[in-house]
Amino acid sequence: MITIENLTKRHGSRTVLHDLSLVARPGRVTGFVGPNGAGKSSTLRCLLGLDRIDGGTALLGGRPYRELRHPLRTVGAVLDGAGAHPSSTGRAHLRWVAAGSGIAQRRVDEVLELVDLAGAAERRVRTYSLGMGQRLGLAAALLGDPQILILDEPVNGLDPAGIRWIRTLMRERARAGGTVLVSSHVLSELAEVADDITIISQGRVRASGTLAEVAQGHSDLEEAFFALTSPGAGL
Ligand SMILES: Nc1ncnc2c1ncn2[C@@H]1O[C@H](COP(=O)(O)OP(=O)(O)OP(=O)(O)O)[C@@H](O)[C@H]1O
Repeated sequence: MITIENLTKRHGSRTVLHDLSLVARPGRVTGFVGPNGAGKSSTLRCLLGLDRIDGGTALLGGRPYRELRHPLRTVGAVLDGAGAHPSSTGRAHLRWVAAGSGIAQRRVDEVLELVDLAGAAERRVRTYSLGMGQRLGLAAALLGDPQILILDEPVNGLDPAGIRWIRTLMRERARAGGTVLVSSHVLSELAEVADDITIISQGRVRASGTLAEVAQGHSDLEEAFFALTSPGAGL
C-alpha cells in the first residue's frame, strides 16, 4: 500500500506540490496522471526518498522509504529507463544490483526470463533498444519480488507490442496482490490498465477515484482530462 498525505514540495521559493494526497491499494493498478510539469516525477521522487519532503508524509507499507528494512524487497521502481552503465551487460548490471541488496544471484536469471531479456543478457546495455532498456529497468525493479511496483511513464517510446506486454505485467502483479502505481501524461493511455486514477495539475490533486468515477459527467476520458487539468480548473 502507498499512502501519501498532504505532501508539499518546494524548489527554492516555488511550491511544486501542494498538500497532495494519494492512495494506491494492494490488488489494484493505480494511475497517476497529469500534464507535463504537473508534479508526477516530483511526487514519485519524494515517495522513493530521492528528494526531501517539505511537508506531509509519503509512506510505502506504512513507512517512509528511508526506514524500510529491505527496500528492494518492499518496492521496485523504474523512474527513467534502465539506469545501467552503457558498457555493462544486462546480466552484469542485474548481478551488481542484486549483490548490493543481498539478493541471491539465481534471481537474476529468473527476472531476465520474466522480462523476456534472457536472450540479450550478455549484450552491452548500449546496444539495447529503448524497449529493452525499459525491460532491464523493470528486471532490476523486480529483483526483490517487491509487493509495490512504481513505474514512471513506462510506455514512453514503446511500440504497441511493448505497451501490451508492460500492461499485462502490471495487471499480473496486481492480480497477485501487488500494489502498482503507474504515471502517465495521457489519461486514455491508462484506461486499459488502471483500476483507480488520481489526476493532478500544477502540483494539486484535481480528481481521484475509479476510472468510471473520474470520467463521470464528461463525454469521454480525454474531455475529463482537459476539463480537470486546464489552468484554473478546480481553483
Ligand atoms: N530540481 C528541480 N529544481 C527546480 N524545479 C524543479 C526541479 N524538479 C522539478 N521542478 C519543477 O517542478 C515541477 C514539476 O515537475 P515534475 O518533473 O515533477 O513534473 P511531471 O508531472 O513529472 O512532468 P513530466 O511529465 O514533464 O515529467 C515543474 O514545474 C518542474 O519545472
